[in-house]
Amino acid sequence: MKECRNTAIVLAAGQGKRMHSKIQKQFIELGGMPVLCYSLRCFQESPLIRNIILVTGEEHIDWCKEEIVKKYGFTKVSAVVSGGKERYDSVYEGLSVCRDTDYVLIHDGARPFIDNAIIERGLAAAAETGASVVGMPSKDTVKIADDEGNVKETPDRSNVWIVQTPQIFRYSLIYDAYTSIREKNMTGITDDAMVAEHETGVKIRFSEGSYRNIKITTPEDLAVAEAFLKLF
Ligand SMILES: Nc1ccn([C@@H]2O[C@H](COP(=O)(O)OP(=O)(O)OP(=O)(O)O)[C@@H](O)[C@H]2O)c(=O)n1
Ligand SMILES: C[C@](O)(CO)[C@H](O)COP(=O)(O)O
Repeated sequence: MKECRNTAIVLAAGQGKRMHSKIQKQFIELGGMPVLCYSLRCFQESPLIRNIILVTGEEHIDWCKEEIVKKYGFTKVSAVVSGGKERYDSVYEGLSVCRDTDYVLIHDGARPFIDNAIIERGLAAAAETGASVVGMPSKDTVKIADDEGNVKETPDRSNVWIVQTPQIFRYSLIYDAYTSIREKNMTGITDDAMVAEHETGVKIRFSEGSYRNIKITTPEDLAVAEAFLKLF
């Protein structure tokens, strides 16, 4: 069997402004352990992942090494590195310390309900073209607004996906794309697929995530997460 050389980059360097909490949302306790531990546990237990790079704020590096990595026995964590101002800066820091990686899975530490089936499907999709994003078909009708706040158009819902993480790429493809986009000082980059869309001609495959794979963003998401823990 071929040696597994896939790296997960778990992002935990955000400020969580929309959560309005004293501690960053990725460190808030959920069902007895910090939110961040759920995705780390999933990658730790997945046979498809060789190592994990944890990206966090400079001021949290030592705390994460002691209170997250050591305390919970996440032996696959090969580096804990400092992130940057924006999400894409943090991703670049993680990509910069990957070594001998085939596929990289970029995941929000604020999405606790990733599971191994999502990883399996995402990697299988990425193997087809070199790139995949996890997402789910939109349950709502989506409208595009004009600059005055009026409805401009309504895309056909059957083509609308709500995008999640992990977003999975052949390592060299996404590293080169990030290196190239950073030279252009672009703003408004909210996910990794956008970087690949701008900088490469790769076809990015959609892969089914789950409606449970939510991002903890605002306080009500924590209530939903607590409910999921009780129900599933
Ligand atoms: N500079 C940043 C910004 C975000 N993230 C991470 O990227 C994920 C998704 O981002 P988001 O939900 O936007 O987190 P925050 O930026 O922390 O939230 P907010 O926009 O409300 O401040 C989170 O796991 C967050 O920790 C990061 O590592 N570095
Ligand atoms: C990457 C992402 O989680 C996909 O939904 C999302 O785009 C992150 O965006 P945010 O603005 O940082 O919440």
